[in-house]
Formats: sequence, structure tokens, C-alpha cells
Amino acid sequence: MAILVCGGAGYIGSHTVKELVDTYEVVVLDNLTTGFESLIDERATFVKGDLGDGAVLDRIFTDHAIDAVFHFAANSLVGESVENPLKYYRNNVSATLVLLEKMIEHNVKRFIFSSTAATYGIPDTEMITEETANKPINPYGRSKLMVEQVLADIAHVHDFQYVVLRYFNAAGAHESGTIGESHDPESHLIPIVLQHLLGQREKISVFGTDYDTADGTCVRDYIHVTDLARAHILSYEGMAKGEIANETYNLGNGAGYSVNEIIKACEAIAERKATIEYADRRAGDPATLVASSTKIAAALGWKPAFDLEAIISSAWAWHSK
Ligand SMILES: NC(=O)c1ccc[n+]([C@@H]2O[C@H](COP(=O)([O-])OP(=O)(O)OC[C@H]3O[C@@H](n4cnc5c(N)ncnc54)[C@H](O)[C@@H]3O)[C@@H](O)[C@H]2O)c1
Ligand SMILES: O=c1ccn([C@@H]2O[C@H](COP(=O)(O)OP(=O)(O)O[C@H]3O[C@H](CO)[C@H](O)[C@H](O)[C@H]3O)[C@@H](O)[C@H]2O)c(=O)[nH]1
Repeated sequence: MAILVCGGAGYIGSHTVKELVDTYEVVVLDNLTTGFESLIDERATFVKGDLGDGAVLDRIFTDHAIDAVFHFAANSLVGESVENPLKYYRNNVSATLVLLEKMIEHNVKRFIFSSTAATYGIPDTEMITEETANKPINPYGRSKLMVEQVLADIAHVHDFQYVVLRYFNAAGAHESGTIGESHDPESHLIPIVLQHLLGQREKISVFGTDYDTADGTCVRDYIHVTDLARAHILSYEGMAKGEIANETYNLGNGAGYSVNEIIKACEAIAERKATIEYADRRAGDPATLVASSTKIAAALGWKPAFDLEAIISSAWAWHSK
């Protein structure tokens, strides 16, 4: 049995492929719009193509005995989604519908979906559980929530099971040092700070200092990419064993760090001093997003193995190379 990883040339997808290939046959489908072929483990079969191309999916589902699809492929820049909503609804929703139709047609029954904390919008609680209301405030978050709703509807009428994983802030790099966070352009805080400390950026802009948090900067929950990868494998195996089906889980460390705290932690690991510019708020940023991940811990025994220091150290090792 094989696993199809859509978006397996991207940051989180490629780390998950690396965890999968020891045990499973893996097929990666990616159009390389934001991903890199060099990140894909050579033991996986790579098909360059688009999620929305039914003919490519027909070929993959005919040529390989696919038991499950892990779906990472999406556009995921919040600001861009506000500027260009149709791109997000087309790629994150419409193309996903083609994938789901082809799965049903070819009798592929298991699906793991990369969702996001952005479905919660600006939550009215500091510790977000899966019961916290979904009120996305941008097209990116809405596009992910739409797919979540589609999944519930189709699982109702088809022989089809899914797990939705709502990641908080993915960060860190693979322990082998061979792959790490590679977005171009990079928008995420930790790689930006590390690139600056390596002399690749002039300064760091801190977006907003007047939030209702201890030091005025935004607080986020950073989770190691390998912990995310392992949650996918546990979710798949839980579904395959019949232990879980049609569930939604948060994935975070349960600890919040402010932008200032992240910069300080990066400075300590890199043993270098950053040049910081305090800038205006970035549109669409909630003050605080911290996950309660007790639901997946109870259901599947998932627990993060990496704390903030391990996350930043692994990212520093990758970026320094
Ligand atoms: N990085 C984070 O902190 C974070 C947080 C929450 C959720 N997510 C979600 O996790 C997933 C992976 O994020 P990432 O940071 O690895 O992003 P990424 O951009 O590195 O990876 C996405 C991959 O999907 C591919 N892709 C996009 N559209 C495609 C299409 N139509 N057909 C085929 N391939 C396509 C891209 O080429 C890329 O390789 C996304 O769905 C994202 O929304 C990420
Ligand atoms: O140069 C920078 C970059 C970021 N930040 C701040 O650092 C925090 C973290 O920002 P990231 O861009 O690293 O991450 P986000 O919290 O914005 O986004 C992440 O979580 C979101 C859910 O809320 C989405 O899922 C998204 O895909 C995922 O990357 C935010 O307060 C942001 O304003 C800065 O101050 N300066």
C-alpha cells in the first residue's frame, strides 16, 4: 500500500515524506510552485503535476495502490490571500475538490488534511481547543475551513474517512540537516530572524508593539515540523486500525512565545545580536494563538518531542549550511 503526498516538495510535506519513506511506499504530487524537487527524499516517486488535474490523478491512482492521501498542497500567505482571494479559493478549495472527487472515484478512502490555526480568527480565549469557535478573518483561513466542511459532508455519504490537523506555527528543520524551511519569499518569523543573524537580511521588522500581550508583541505557539510529520503518521495509522475517523486535532506545543522572545532565543542560539526595527502591525495578525493539543494526546498519544530551543537550534543548523 502506498501513500500519496500532495505538496510533498514543500516545507512540511517534505519532512513528512522523510518520516514516511522508511515504512511506506510514497508518491509525491507537486507542481513546484512554492516547493523544491531537491527537498523530496529520493526513495519517494515524484510526479510533477497539479492537484486540479484529474488526468494526472487518474494515472497516479491507477498506477499505485494508494491507501491514503496526505494533503499539504496549498497557498498559505495570509496577506496574499487578502489581495488575491480567487487564487486561494481556486487552489485551496477548487483543486482540492478535484482531488476528493478522484479519490471517491478510485475508492481511496483515507485523507489527512493540513488545516491551520487561521480557522479560529481572533479567538476569545488564550488556550485554543478544537471547540473554540471558527471565525476566520481572511480568505486563507476561510479556504481551509471550507475544505474542512466539505470533508464532513462527504464522509457522511461516502466510504471515506479523514483527519483534519490544524497546525499552529510550524518551524524547525529535519535532524539530518538535509532539509529545512524553504519558502521564497520567506514570510515566517524564525527563518527571517535567522537569515538576518546570518547577514542575509539587513534587519528584522517587528510587526506591532501595542498588542494586548505581556511585551506588546504577538504571541504564537511554535511546533517542530517533525512533530507535525509524526502526527500525520499517527493519524493515518489510527484511521487504518479503525481507532479514529473524521476527527479534527490542534497541533501545537501549548506554550506561547512573543516575537521579542523569539528574537532573543534566536540571538542566544546564534550567539549574535540582531538589529530590530519596530514597525506597524501586519494586517490580519491576532494578538495571541496558543493551542491546546490534549485531544490528539488522548486519542493517539501524540506529544511534541521538541521545545523552542530544539526548534530554533535545528533551524539554525539548517540555515547555517
Ligand atoms: N508553515 C506553517 O506554519 C503552516 C501553518 C498552518 C498550516 N499550514 C499548511 O500546511 C501546508 C504546507 O505548508 P508549507 O509551509 O509546507 O507550504 P509550502 O508552500 O512549502 O508547501 C506547499 C507545497 O504544495 C505545492 N502545491 C501548491 N499548490 C499545488 C497544486 N495545485 N498542485 C500541486 N502542488 C501544489 C507547492 O509547490 C509546495 O511544494 C499548507 O496547506 C499550509 O496551508 C502551514
Ligand atoms: O518579519 C516578521 C515576520 C513575522 N512577524 C510576526 O511574527 C509572528 C509570527 O508570524 P509568522 O508569519 O511566522 O506566522 P503566522 O502566525 O502569521 O502564520 C502561521 O500561522 C497561521 C495561522 O494563524 C497560518 O497557518 C500560517 O500559514 C502560518 O505560517 C506574527 O505576529 C508576525 O506579525 C514579525 O514581527 N516580523
